[in-house]
Amino acid sequence: MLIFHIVYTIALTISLVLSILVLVLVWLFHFGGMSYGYYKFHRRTVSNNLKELPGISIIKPLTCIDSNLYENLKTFFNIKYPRYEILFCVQEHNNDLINMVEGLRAQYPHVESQLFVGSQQYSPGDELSKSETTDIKNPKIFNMLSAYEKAQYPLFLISDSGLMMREDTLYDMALCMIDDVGLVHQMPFTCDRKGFAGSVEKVYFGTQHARMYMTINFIGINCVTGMSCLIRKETIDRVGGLKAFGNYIAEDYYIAYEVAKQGWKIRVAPIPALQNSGDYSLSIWIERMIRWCKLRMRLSPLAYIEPLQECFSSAILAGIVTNYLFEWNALVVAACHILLWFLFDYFMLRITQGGPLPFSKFEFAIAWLVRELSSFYIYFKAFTGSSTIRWRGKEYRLGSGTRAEEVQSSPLIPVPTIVVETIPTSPTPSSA
Ligand SMILES: CCCCCCCC/C=C\CCCCCCCC(=O)N[C@@H](CO)[C@H](O)/C=C/CCCCCCCCCCCCC
Ligand SMILES: O=c1ccn([C@@H]2O[C@H](COP(=O)(O)OP(=O)(O)O[C@H]3OC[C@@H](O)[C@H](O)[C@H]3O)[C@@H](O)[C@H]2O)c(=O)[nH]1
Repeated sequence: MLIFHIVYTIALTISLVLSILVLVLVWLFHFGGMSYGYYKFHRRTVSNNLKELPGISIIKPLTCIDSNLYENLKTFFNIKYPRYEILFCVQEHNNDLINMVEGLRAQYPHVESQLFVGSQQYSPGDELSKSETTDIKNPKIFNMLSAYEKAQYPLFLISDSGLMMREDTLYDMALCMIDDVGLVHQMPFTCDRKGFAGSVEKVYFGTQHARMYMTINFIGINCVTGMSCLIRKETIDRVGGLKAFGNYIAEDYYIAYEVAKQGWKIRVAPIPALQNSGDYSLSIWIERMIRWCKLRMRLSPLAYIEPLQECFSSAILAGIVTNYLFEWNALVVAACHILLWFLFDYFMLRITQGGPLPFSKFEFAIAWLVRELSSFYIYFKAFTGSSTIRWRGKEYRLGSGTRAEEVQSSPLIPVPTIVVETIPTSPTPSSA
């Protein structure tokens, strides 16, 4: 009986201490994320040496057309930056996509650009199947290989297809690339898009995601999403190019890891990445979040306790702990916790947006509630689901560290790369 009492007391004490630690941490995440976001986002870096900025090769991996792609790609031709090239990578032969890119390139002949059509499904008997690139498992890396090899500038930007770019963003990112910095990344966020799904996505990327992304980056832990990353080319050349990261689906994590390992600093850009894909809905967002969560589970065991840093789970914890310690009413404490959290999230979103929100406070409240509740479904599906993920129509089995194997389909086989090049007909306009 005495033993039982001792064990019970020890277990209770440990649970209490851990619960208090979690509660302290979640509120520190709020303060950390909000302060760092406030300090970082939408702040102009002033510099007069625009002409001295290094040239940048922008790599755009593309797979298919969505209803906003044309407008999104167009924004890359209107960037104000003295020297840059755009390297379009079309994964599989897709005439409509190739024509779209070609049309844009013809419209902006003064912007340096190239088009690569570099990968195709495996065809048995193809002589090229013995190529050294057949062991590349990450399709995004595979898609970018030829462009990377042709990139002519000392910095390159990996920029996902769903992004639109403001005229001054590249300039702002380049200004962050000071002497000891090796990688500048944009925190994923969204454009103002119509409909409730657009609001939920904005609320997610601007609240819970922004809070954790900014806090983790503030404390210097590797947390880089590869959606929009400006990288010193020499750091990747040193390990043999992008193909060095081809075995992992979370190539972004490993690229940042490598840059940091070489002693370079990593910086968050002042403007968050503006995702503006035309294909968006609640189910697409949930599927993507489950995929990301599966990646994080294979990158860090801490991903398994992520549910604890959600509003409702920590509210329950706060209610139980304060009721046990001070006999406070658990429901009242939990309600206050939720209300305060909701207000903090609203301010975090305003900071990330850098201005007024495109929806009413009422819509924010509903989108926030949907996001909070769906997070448990996302964790549940990721934790209990299979080790496979679906990405752009293909299935991959994830091993440890997100090492990938494509399921039930052939490995990516290169076809002779088609390169279409434009030599600028007039000097690139300077934005000075
Ligand atoms: C009180 C509870 C403590 C909870 C600890 C929570 C750990 C949280 C882990 C991750 C949440 C951050 C999410 C940031 C967004 C990442 C988006 C993403 O999944 N991107 C992937 C696809 O592009 C990408 O491959 C992954 C990139 C980064 C993964 C980072 C994993 C390591 C995280 C370690 C966190 C330590 C936090 C310690 C806090 C004290
Ligand atoms: O088969 C593919 C899949 C994707 N891609 C490209 O990779 C980029 C990102 O793809 P999506 O938008 O589908 O996916 P996500 O936004 O979820 O990607 C994110 O998660 C996985 C990481 O590896 C990526 O770096 C990150 O951006 C796009 O530009 C897409 O065109 C390919 O080139 N081939």
